[in-house]
Amino acid sequence: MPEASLWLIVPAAGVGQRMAAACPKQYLRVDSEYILDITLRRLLAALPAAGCIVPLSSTDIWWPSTNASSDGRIATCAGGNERANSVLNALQALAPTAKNEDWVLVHDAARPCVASDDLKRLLKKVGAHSVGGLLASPVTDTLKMASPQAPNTVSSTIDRRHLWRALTPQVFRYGLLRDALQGALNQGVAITDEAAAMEQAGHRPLLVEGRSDNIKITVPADLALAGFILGQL
Ligand SMILES: Nc1ccn([C@@H]2O[C@H](COP(=O)(O)OP(=O)(O)OP(=O)(O)O)[C@@H](O)[C@H]2O)c(=O)n1
Ligand SMILES: C[C@](O)(CO)[C@H](O)COP(=O)(O)O
Repeated sequence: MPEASLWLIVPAAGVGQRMAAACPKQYLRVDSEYILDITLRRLLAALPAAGCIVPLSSTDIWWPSTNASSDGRIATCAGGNERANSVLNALQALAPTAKNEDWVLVHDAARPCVASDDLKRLLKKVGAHSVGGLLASPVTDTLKMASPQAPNTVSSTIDRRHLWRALTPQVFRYGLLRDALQGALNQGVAITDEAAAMEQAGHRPLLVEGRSDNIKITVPADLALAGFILGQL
């Protein structure tokens, strides 16, 4: 792995429960290519000098059959029970080489449609920011809140004027991110993205508007949509 001041962490240790496929969703194919290979290929095409580490599940039997597994720039490490654990494992695996001031870019394996222009704009904007930030997309739908007692009944409409959908990549300094994630996990705080850990540590990450078609492949309908989007990029 290269000595990098920019590290890519691509968490790929999930099981894809909501996809309910025969294999973890990162190993489903779009146009005959593993989703994980598409994501890594697109990231490294845009950021060829970055170091890259991919957290994998202990039950992963597909990695050796990927193209990425023969790319010398890419290392792997053990994933964890939750996404946050997988990312923290990757940060700890980078410890011997990474410096506290290095940038770490975390991007879901399940988001193959990320645009190179978004990657470059994100890095340019966070490079001038004290904390770092994330790609995000302003909410465009009206949002309804349901009550726990009546999950399919509207209890209120949420003011969406200041709401964003968090995407990935999310980019933070190595030392700050490692300490924030470790702290949040030690406190038992439920963390679903890196920015939440940084917020829990008192930081205010930068929101950088990204393309709304940078979708996370999550449920079956997302697969055909991802294929269409990739065909347009
Ligand atoms: N313990 C985990 C859980 C998730 N991920 C990764 O984090 C990304 C976003 O997570 P998500 O979309 O939730 O993937 P899954 O957890 O696999 O999906 P599900 O919740 O439907 O099981 C995915 O690339 C997934 O592989 C991970 O590395 N380690
Ligand atoms: C990191 C993320 O993709 C930002 O929206 C999202 O939080 C992942 O959540 P998931 O439940 O692990 O898919």
